[in-house]
Amino acid sequence: MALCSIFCPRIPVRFRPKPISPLLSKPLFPLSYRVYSSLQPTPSTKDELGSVSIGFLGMGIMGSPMAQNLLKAGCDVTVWNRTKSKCDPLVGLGAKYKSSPEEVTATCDLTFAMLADPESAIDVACGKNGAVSGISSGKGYVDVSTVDAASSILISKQIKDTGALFLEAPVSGSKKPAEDGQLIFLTAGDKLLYEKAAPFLDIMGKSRFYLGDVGNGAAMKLVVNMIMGSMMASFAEGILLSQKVGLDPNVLVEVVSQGAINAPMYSLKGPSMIKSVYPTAFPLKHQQKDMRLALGLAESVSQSTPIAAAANELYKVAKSYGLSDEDFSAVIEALKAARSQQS
Ligand SMILES: NC(=O)C1=CN([C@@H]2O[C@H](COP(=O)(O)OP(=O)(O)OC[C@H]3O[C@@H](n4cnc5c(N)ncnc54)[C@H](OP(=O)(O)O)[C@@H]3O)[C@@H](O)[C@H]2O)C=CC1
Ligand SMILES: O=CC(=O)O
Repeated sequence: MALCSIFCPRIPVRFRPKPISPLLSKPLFPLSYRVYSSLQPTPSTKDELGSVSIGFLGMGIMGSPMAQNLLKAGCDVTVWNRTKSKCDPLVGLGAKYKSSPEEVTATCDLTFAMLADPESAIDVACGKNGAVSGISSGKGYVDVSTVDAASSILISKQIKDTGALFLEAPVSGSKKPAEDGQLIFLTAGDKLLYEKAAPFLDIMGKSRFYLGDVGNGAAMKLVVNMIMGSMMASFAEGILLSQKVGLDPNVLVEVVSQGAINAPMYSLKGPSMIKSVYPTAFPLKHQQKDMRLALGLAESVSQSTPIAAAANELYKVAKSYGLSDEDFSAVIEALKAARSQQS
């Protein structure tokens, strides 16, 4: 396959017909492109989409449904994951498998990476047999993991030193939005790659923002998740306080859902929090990672963030209780433990 295919798609092109996902509730080729995208992106037809070989690194809670949506839309997808068995369902749906990030970027035109944290994102990109070793001029690397700006800049530099293009594109939206192709991409980096990647971002998401230089997407994502983490901690306090004064917390959730402070997160997670069950959509360890990174961002510009700092402590306590892999709504357990110590 010509290495330059994401920049000059051939017509007619290789395309393996696949069923269109019933999950995709929106047209694959919206007539008007979204935020900051006034240019007609290429590839722009279904055949052209199939002509670009897509790599996907990281088959976790988010990466797996994102790669699935690409596959179901007819894209040519090659997957890799540290734990190989997590690639099996994707291979069952028609994905190819390669045994290292290096092999993925060597064989694919455009590679997405969805890794846990800065350490894994750097290792998969820049480590031994990493993405940097296989990538070259004419290709693109889109890191959709949530990391800090410094890590993203480091990865960007190494990718760009090879002549390839780099885009950071962390996502807002959790497991269900990933499954439904409803993510929000917060992108920054090479504008040309943003334009070329747009049709694929639009398969996986409902909107995209282009924010300029690498680091801005990471920073936006951390600010959003800092707010989310504080909201969840405050909501947990409210549920427990309502119970303690004899109110029905289910009624609290209903009242909140009808007022100005309504957020989908409260109605979605409140009922299960009241039952003390935390089915994992966004792992608590990742929320605490994001609080930590957001506090680092605030520190770097001497911005005071006392609410987020207090919430972060709560997530740290929850982690120390073994709740890292539960949903981040399990942060309420840290408050319950504090309550039982007081009484
Ligand atoms: N879940 C959510 O709701 C959302 C998550 N995010 C962000 O997306 C990213 C992924 O989240 P999510 O899918 O939930 O996380 P998961 O924990 O489910 O998946 C993490 C992925 O990273 C891989 N990984 C971890 N450590 C390493 C390592 N040292 N080397 C190579 N691979 C590694 C895992 O591989 P393995 O399978 O082998 O462990 C797995 O593929 C995180 O940055 C998170 O903050 C963003 C928005 C929403
Ligand atoms: O990062 C988590 C999310 O829900 O967004």
